[in-house]
Amino acid sequence: MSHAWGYGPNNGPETWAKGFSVANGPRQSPINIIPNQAQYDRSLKPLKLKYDPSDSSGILNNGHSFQVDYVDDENTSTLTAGPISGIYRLKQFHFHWGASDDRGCEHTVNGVMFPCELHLVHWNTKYPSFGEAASQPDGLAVVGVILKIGSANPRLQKVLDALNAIKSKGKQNNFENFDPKTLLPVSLDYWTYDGSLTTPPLLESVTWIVLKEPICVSPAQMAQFRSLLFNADGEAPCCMVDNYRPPQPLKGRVVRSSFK
Ligand SMILES: CCc1cc2c(cc1OS(N)(=O)=O)CC[C@@H]1[C@@H]2CC[C@]2(C)[C@@H](O)CC[C@@H]12
Ligand SMILES: [Zn+2]
Repeated sequence: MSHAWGYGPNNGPETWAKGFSVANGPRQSPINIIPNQAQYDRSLKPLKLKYDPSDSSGILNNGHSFQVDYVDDENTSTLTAGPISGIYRLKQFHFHWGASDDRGCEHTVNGVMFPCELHLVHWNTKYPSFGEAASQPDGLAVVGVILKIGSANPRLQKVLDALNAIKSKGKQNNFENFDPKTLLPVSLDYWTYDGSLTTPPLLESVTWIVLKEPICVSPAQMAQFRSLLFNADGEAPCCMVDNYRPPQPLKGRVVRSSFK
């Protein structure tokens, strides 16, 4: 029985190719974004994000990160326009972060690492379900938002204060009436490229939309992320930190920008 995948020395990103050969595929994520090498594409539309806060349902420690889940039975919380065609429904959002403020994001910019990255996950409604969409090349669209160290971000606080009740793997709680739009920066300018899940099974089904403008997070707020545990109750405690995959080879892909 192979180790379950994780972020430790024996089951981390450098080992994932053993169980998931797509780890060395042609459109893996994340990547290092080099703004000067991105190609401005005037045909890219502004992102259209329409979220209904009443769709938020719960918050869960899934053993790799924590996620806030959204009811996705109807087109009430959607992503349209931008680099995609059709209607993509919001499924969940989650984060990746480091053990210290000098690392933890997944997409880097000019090789610079940031402490945290937010992923807002949407699936293409041309497919019957999220799980089905996740196996299709145009199945998912993830909006990535980089978090940089600065003053405390009040918009994060409701999420962070909910973490106390889901410290260990498998714990979940209600999390209602949260508008993820409040987590976005002022500008929705973005870079976009074809990529993959950044965790196993690393499926190459994601249109990545990484916002150019970061949002702020304070060192004290970063400590709240780091209060979570990878393990379930009763198992040896292991702090949930460094749950990020490092940048992967571009393999000829072009990163496009929605802005000059
Ligand atoms: C894009 C967000 C996302 C979706 C999924 C994972 C991880 C994800 O985060 S990330 N960082 O955006 O890539 C790992 C588990 C995956 C899931 C997509 C759907 C599945 C593939 C299920 O069918 C079975 C395992 C699931
Ligand atoms: Zn993610």
